[in-house]
Amino acid sequence: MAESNGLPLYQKVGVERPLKRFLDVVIFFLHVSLLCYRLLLFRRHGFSSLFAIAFLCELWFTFYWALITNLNWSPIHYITYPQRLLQRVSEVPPVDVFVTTADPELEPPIILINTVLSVLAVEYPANKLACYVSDDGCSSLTFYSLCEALKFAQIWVPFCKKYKVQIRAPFRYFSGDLDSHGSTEFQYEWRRMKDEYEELRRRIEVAAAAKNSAFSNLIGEFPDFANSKPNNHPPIVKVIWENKEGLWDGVPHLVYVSREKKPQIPHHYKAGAMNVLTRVSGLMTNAPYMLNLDCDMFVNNPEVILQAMCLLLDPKIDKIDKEFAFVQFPQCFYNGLKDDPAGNQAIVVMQLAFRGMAGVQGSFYIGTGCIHRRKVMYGQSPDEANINEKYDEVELYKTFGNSKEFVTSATRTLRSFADDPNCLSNSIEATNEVATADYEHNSCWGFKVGWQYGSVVEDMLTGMGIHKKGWKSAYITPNPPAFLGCAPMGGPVPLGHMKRVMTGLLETLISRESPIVTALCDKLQFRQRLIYLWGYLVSIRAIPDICYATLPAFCLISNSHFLPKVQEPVLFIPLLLFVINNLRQLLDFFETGQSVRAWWNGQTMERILVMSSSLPGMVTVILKILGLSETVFEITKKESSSSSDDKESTDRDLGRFTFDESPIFVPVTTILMIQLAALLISFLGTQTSVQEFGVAEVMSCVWLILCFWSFLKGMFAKGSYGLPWPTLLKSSALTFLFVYFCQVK
Ligand SMILES: O=c1ccn([C@@H]2O[C@H](COP(=O)(O)OP(=O)(O)O[C@H]3O[C@H](CO)[C@@H](O)[C@H](O)[C@H]3O)[C@@H](O)[C@H]2O)c(=O)[nH]1
Ligand SMILES: [Mn+2]
Repeated sequence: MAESNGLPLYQKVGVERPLKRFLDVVIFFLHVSLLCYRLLLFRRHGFSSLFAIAFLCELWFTFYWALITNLNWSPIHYITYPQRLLQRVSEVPPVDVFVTTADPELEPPIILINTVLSVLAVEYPANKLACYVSDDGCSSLTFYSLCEALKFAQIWVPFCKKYKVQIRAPFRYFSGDLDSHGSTEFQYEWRRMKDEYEELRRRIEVAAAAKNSAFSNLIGEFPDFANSKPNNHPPIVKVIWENKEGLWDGVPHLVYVSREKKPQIPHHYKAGAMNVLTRVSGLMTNAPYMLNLDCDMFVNNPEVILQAMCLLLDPKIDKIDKEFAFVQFPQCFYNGLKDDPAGNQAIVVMQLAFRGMAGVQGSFYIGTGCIHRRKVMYGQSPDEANINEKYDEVELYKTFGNSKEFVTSATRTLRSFADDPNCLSNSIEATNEVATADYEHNSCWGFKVGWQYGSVVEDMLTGMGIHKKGWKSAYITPNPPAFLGCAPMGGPVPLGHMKRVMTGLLETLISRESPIVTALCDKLQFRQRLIYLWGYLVSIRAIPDICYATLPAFCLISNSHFLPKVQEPVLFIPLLLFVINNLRQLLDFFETGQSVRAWWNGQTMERILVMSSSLPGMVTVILKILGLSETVFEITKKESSSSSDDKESTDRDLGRFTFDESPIFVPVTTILMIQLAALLISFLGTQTSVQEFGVAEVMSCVWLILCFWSFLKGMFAKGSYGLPWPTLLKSSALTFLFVYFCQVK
């Protein structure tokens, strides 16, 4: 099917980076030299706990650097040719798109419907597309918003296709100015469309303000939502729109799903929602591909699905390549501020690290902006013969649960049969069954099939499960970016978000699924295993980072040294390491088109994020192990700049760090105070004997203080820009303890 005209649909290109490889190796050798220096010291001066701690931290840094070097060693990227695919429109396979939302307060419905509208208008035959929305909030407001959005979609979709609109999420499209070069007809329609969108937005706002009482008049379907609580309600599956005639230029199907919830049955957060969507769509459209989006990730490049199909449909270009299990797009943001002051746009990771992974077994699955092969999600491995395989019925029911209809549809998927379009409304009864809270009881959902349970970063776990079967995955970064999401600003939200990620990573690292535990029985490639290790070990990076950050302060206060003194030539090792390491990072930022300022923000924020979030993450996991609490998926708040009149905010304050009373700010504040105290004590000369001044230690302290500048400002600022008293008090107390401990020694 895919190799018509003999022209390939994609090309795999190696990225040459000789300078970086060289620097990576140099840095590694400097790390090793530092370790040798420590060992020599041990031999010469005997054991000292200070040196032992320094040695252990440096051993960790060396190991972690080896992991990073492995990750960056052989990056590749893919060039895709969607035009070639376009010539065969009739052949493209169906795709089911899943959008998840969970809370109308934290995730305002206007954001969700913008995502949905951008999906419905995507450049792909409408009769091959279906959009399923999972609403874990079971919110009538969300449902109402979707119904209203559908009316708007009927004019929006044709408009986008007629005028080849690039950004098909209306709030972003209309935040730009009207192109005055367009025809008068276009200008007229543009204004009409903008007015209609504003009207839609207004209606949703009114409904949101009206809440329950007045709202019930607005919507005939309200009875379904009456008395239902987000965590306690029956399943609701509603076909909001069905493209009955199968028009290729119409509006694709739109289905609302709110799975059943019962307080006593765990619902497994997003992974649970995805599995319900998989089953419901399996009964309705059963497309062989599934695209998965968070509610705030709209389609920014209308060709995305075609782009992905270039990789999914063309396995034969490189005979060694197995079929890709999934195609991941990067996570990019539309509200990113200049120079990324909050350090959360992850541009370097997305553009460089993920290409590194692509050069091994394939990129991680990051939960959004990813197209999966359905049969892979049903547990198939790359070498399983599909078409003629006999499937044992009893096994199938054990695996997929007790729905006869679903087992039939799953068997067709496993055998790679194409499904005929059927009438969506006919399957409502069966879909309600598979959306019940106890459907998965005694089945393999969440373990052998579907999105994996057991971690709040279900995406890493699920992607790793797929790689462990021996599948490869692809990663493409089209221009313009495929999808754009909403980045949380600097402050409690991104830190809380990171804490959840750290918790999830640590959970997996110490679970039975850990890539170390399964090393002998899975098909992860060796280098890919190291890449996963790199990913999971972030969750405990805070321990060596924090230990090492307190060493210079400890030395200044207790008048000792852990780095070579100025007159010792070996000082060049840590010095060189410091300089080259930063240069190397700077190169990454330049390569991705960013400024020196962005580098500075990136490296300081990375430190702050890791140190703040992984300690609370570890505490959460320990509590889970002790059985004292369960880990919880805390939903990240999305900013709703949904008005089409919102211009890009240039407000400087947006980039400023904000604080609240959360204990998450304590670690970094404490480390900062410790550095300040150490400098003060060493300059005041309150130690008993100042023999040789520790220049390297002082420099380290100063560097750390510069890194935590936003916290230093926070110590003196007021309101949300200032660190609150309780945090300052807690950190001061810890600092006193530390200073006391240093002097006792
Ligand atoms: O019980 C839940 C909780 C969350 N979600 C949805 O999950 C998505 C992601 O939640 P968000 O709070 O935005 O988390 P992020 O950290 O921004 O998400 C990243 O990290 C998650 C876990 O690693 C992945 O699942 C996401 O896809 C990935 O974008 C959102 O659409 C939510 O509506 C649900 O459907 N049900
Ligand atoms: Mn998100």
